[in-house]
Amino acid sequence: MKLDVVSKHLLLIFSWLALWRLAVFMEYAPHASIWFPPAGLTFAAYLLVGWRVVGTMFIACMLSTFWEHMVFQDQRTISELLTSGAIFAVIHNLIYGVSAHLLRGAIEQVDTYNLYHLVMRFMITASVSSFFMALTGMVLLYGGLSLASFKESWLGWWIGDMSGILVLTPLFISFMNRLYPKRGLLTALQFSLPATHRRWSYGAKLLLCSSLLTIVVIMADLFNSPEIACFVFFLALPQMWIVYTETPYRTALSLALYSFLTAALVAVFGVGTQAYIYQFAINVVACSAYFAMGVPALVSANRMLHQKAHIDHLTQAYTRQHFLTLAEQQIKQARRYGQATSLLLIDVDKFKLINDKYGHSVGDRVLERIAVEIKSALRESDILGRFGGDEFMVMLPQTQEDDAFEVAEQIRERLAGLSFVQPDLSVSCSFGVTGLDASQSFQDAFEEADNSLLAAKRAGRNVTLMASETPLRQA
Ligand SMILES: Nc1nc2c(ncn2[C@@H]2O[C@H](COP(=O)(O)OP(=O)(O)OP(=O)(O)O)[C@@H](O)[C@H]2O)c(=O)[nH]1
Repeated sequence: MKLDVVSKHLLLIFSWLALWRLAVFMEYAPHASIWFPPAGLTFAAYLLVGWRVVGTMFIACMLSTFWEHMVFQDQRTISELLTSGAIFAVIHNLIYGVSAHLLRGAIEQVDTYNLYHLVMRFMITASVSSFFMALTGMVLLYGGLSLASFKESWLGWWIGDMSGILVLTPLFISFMNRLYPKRGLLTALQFSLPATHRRWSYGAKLLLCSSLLTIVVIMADLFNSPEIACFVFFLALPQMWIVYTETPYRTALSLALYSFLTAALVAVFGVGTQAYIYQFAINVVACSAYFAMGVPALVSANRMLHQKAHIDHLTQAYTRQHFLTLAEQQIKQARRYGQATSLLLIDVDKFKLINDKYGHSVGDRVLERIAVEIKSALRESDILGRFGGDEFMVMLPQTQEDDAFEVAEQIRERLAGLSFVQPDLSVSCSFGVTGLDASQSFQDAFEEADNSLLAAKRAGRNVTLMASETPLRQA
């Protein structure tokens, strides 16, 4: 979204005040709300934009003090309001600005593997900074409070700010990232799981979570039972389901909705006596969800690595290492059931000349095409691997050497007949074929096939030779 600088700052002030009003609106008692969403916006703004927002956030804090005066109609004079507004603005911006600044570097460098590290730092920073905010706020703004009222209020302030930061910062960052695009930010979180995991729609999952939460709050209120209220901690389970099956953005959104609904229900039902349970639950569920986010991130990274380790990216044949693993398995199985197995080695003839004449990218396309052609001549159970460079290997289960020779010949003829975009480009390949007997290791068979392949090259190329008909190389 393209907005000029002034509009961006005005939007920030407006959003901050709207969130502040929302928090007041959802208070279950005067000055007591389950959470404080503006803290999350301040944190997100400092994380994403840095100290450039200090003036903007300062104005928002000052305005909220005056608005608070109008809402609660307290007895403060203009100068008292200016003083307390300024104190609030200074500590709010100083504490959250410095904390976000300390976390900024970690956010910029986040990737799948250090996500848990970022989550840990985020949780510690959010809890420590909100603790200092509550403490300094209580002392500097409400210094005249009795010890009893102090004790009563500081914990609610602390946990309320903490949940505002923990639950909402990621969501606000993803919203604000559109206004303040930061390259590389949160790219590690742009993974997704296969659609097979998503049997329920996102909306249905949200509906389930909200219904369960509503039932718990109503029941706890009906029976005036903090024990029933404790069931909200179990909502971590459906929330995990969302984490494991939806994108990080959707997780952040569902956490925000869950917290919003909790605060709204507590306000509507006036269950202030159980407020701490709900406050703690919001934080615990959010922290568990963030930690759990690491799991699908790692699963998705693992899948990518697995793919890289097993599949050659150019030809889509198996990599040499994975081919060897599959070949060993095949040999064991053939031994157990007394089955024949054969091995083909295929090497492109004079491939260097193709590279030299047409360039490496044409060479790459040729290798891709050769792999496709070989694959299409094979059965489902045959195993194609790229040995390296312009050399391929094929394991043919339940195939005698003579039959393997026929397969090799079919492939050889097919490859020799290929035509390419470049009219004068043609390829041919040489083949070494061997049948494995029961006592043979893969290495022995490979040596034999390689010997036949070399002999095929010496015989003029575009030739298939069987190991049983190839004289052994002199050492
Ligand atoms: N384009 C491309 N070239 C590759 C790749 N891997 C290896 N090569 C090239 O493939 C060529 C293989 O050449 P050699 O096997 O030594 O010999 P050749 O020219 O094929 O000749 P003969 O095997 O004796 O018929 C080398 O020039 C490598 O640089 C690749 O992934 N892409």
